[in-house]
Amino acid sequence: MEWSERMEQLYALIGHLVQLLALWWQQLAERLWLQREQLRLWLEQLGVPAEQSLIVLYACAYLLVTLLVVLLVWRVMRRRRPVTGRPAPQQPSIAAQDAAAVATKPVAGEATEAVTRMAEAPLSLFERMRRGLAKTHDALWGRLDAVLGRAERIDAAVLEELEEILITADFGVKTTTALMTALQQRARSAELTAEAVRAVLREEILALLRAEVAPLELSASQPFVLLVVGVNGVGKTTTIGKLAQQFKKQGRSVLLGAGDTFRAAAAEQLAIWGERCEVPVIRHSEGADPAAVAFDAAKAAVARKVDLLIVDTAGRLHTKVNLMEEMKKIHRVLGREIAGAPHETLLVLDASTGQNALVQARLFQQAVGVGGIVLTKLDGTAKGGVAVAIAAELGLPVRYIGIGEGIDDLRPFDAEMFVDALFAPPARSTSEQS
Ligand SMILES: Nc1nc2c(ncn2[C@@H]2O[C@H](COP(=O)(O)OP(=O)(O)OP(=O)(O)O)[C@@H](O)[C@H]2O)c(=O)[nH]1
Repeated sequence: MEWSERMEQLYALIGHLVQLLALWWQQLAERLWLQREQLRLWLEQLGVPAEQSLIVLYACAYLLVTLLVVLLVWRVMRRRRPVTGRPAPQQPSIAAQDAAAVATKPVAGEATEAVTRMAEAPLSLFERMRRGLAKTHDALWGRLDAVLGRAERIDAAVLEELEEILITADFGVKTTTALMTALQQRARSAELTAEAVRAVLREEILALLRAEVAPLELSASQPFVLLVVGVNGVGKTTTIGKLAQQFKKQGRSVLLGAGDTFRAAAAEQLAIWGERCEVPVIRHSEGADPAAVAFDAAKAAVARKVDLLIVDTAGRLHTKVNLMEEMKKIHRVLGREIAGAPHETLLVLDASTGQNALVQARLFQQAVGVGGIVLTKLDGTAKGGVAVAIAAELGLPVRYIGIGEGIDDLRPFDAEMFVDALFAPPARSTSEQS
């Protein structure tokens, strides 16, 4: 093709584009004019004289634009201003805080063991955990610090106050009694100082959390079947989505079974999570037999040779016998299709329900057998001590904790990091450190 022909085509193309823009501008102008006339009519109906309505209209438009510009400038200025104060009490989502956490410098010269670990551990992970547990931390460390700080010596009255703090942070009566016994034993052998109290509590809580925890062995079966149970609204579906994402990231193939056919839109919610993590979901219509979903999901998992099948279940109220019977049926169906399935029944508990979570755990354990716990919503509660109560009183491993609603806000439970996050002194602001 000749050079001149090409130029001609280019001019023609530009001509079309200009025409298109002109047309578009004309349409826009017509629409604006129409809107203006409608507003004028409306103003007239409100009693504004016809000759003044245009002036009022332009004045309103001027005010609106000024307001928008002021808002825009204010937002830009706010973003540019360096952060010097303490973080606001309403924390942003844990995922959003990640980047900030990476940039945070470790506190210099702090002598406590917790801070040493804080420097050693990958900071962003610890920071996420610390921020997620901020409320429980304040209920425990904050109050402990206040009591120990003002006490001249640790006597019976101070121990009584400590006991109350542990109960309030939902460690449960049994666990609190065990912790108090440990403190009293230490008091008999040596003088109990504030530092010793913190050290004893830290050691004892860690020992309770570490007992009986065996890691989840996905390679034990292919497919490995995880059944997720729990009462309404504790975060089962969300947890399944987060788990699917984590296992996907580890390179495992995952399939989800939407066994919650009871709650309207539960399967839809799971399907959305499936789309987000690019994981297929086996679902039936609402009200279908959950055991039938489990059957189809198990068949599909075997046929597709996936590594992991996660089956959701309806939020069962542990008091409803027929729902528990339904759960047993799901167990039977899965076991028939895949040897040993479900290989793990994960019970999801909402940490903010405190001791009620412990009651649920007991009932589910009796009814369907529970292999491990996922403790959700730790970010929004001061009742995180319930994690210790569950481990100590039921001997059930807390496998994961939920510290936010984001897809990455589910953490494999690390007892040491958890305890450090509870006992670490509050992070100091930039201004305080300098
Ligand atoms: N803050 C916070 N919210 C969470 C966490 N986990 C779940 N949620 C929220 O809890 C609410 C309930 O979660 P779902 O996953 O729908 O709970 P569910 O157990 O499946 O509910 P049912 O299907 O009714 O039984 C949702 O708004 C979740 O975003 C968490 O770790 N932290």
